[in-house]
Amino acid sequence: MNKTLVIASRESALAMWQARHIQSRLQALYPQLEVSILGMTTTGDQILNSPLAKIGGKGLFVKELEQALEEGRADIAVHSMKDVPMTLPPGFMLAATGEREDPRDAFVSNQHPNLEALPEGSVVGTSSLRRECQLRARFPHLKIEALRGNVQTRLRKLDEGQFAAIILAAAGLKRLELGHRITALIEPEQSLPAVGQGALGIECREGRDDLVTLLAPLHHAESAACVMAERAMSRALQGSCQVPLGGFAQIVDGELRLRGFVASIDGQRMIRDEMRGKPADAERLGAEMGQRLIALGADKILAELAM
Ligand SMILES: NCc1[nH]cc(CCC(=O)O)c1CC(=O)O
Repeated sequence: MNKTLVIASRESALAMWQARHIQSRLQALYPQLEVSILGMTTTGDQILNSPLAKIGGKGLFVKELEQALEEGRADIAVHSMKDVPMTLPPGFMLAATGEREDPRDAFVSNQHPNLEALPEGSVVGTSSLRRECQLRARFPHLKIEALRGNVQTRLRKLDEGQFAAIILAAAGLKRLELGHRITALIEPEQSLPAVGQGALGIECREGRDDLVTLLAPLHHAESAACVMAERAMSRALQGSCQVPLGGFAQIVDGELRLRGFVASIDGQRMIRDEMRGKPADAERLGAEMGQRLIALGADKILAELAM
């Protein structure tokens, strides 16, 4: 076994929390192993003034980390699965998927108890097309405005009064010990989470079966099956940040329940479906779900978005 292991991580507080979390779990499991963290800034962290959907999406947060793996400067990269593109570049693989944190979106406001209480014209901050279209569908009287930056930056913009409320992932807030800032949790029926939201993924170079073995105690099979189903669905839809799409799987009584939707940005048209199957069939189930959404008209919405 290697005597040292290097974790590549983005330098945002959330990414560093996640890397340290994996570091301390590995150190507890393998006291002989020296685990260090290589912090790095990604293109996605640098471009803060334009919406993610415009600048090219998820890959921007992982590319530099993959380069470090490629060049042997690091052994593993820890990611929020939400930020990992649906198809990894050739030569890379997921070594493990951690147990999922709360997958729900969180409503954060200093004045209002929940979305329902927001008066007409209130400005809600989010840069996620998925959150935006679901909000527009339920609350056409609200104004949605762009909100980017890391979790702390977003909270600061709320506190400065630029927004009546903002929507964030509950998982990020909880990990950063900012759970007390959550004003209300939004149930999946109201805001279906993003594919992979709340789950950590550990990436490595293909063929590093030694790392898969090393990381096996951190792998959570149920979370992995759920995230795999969601990702297969999104892949079938060629999902990215540019597409208003949600996917969320859970294991209920031993059965995998997958829900998904694709919507127009104004939230006027929303195509949704739900499937159940065996967790062992997660990937096939997800792919089938994607095809079903396409058959229900998602392809039309996707074609319009591409124009
Ligand atoms: N898009 C950035 C991002 N990537 C992962 C999380 C939250 C943590 C997670 O989902 O695991 C966030 C912040 C957010 O959406 O509020």
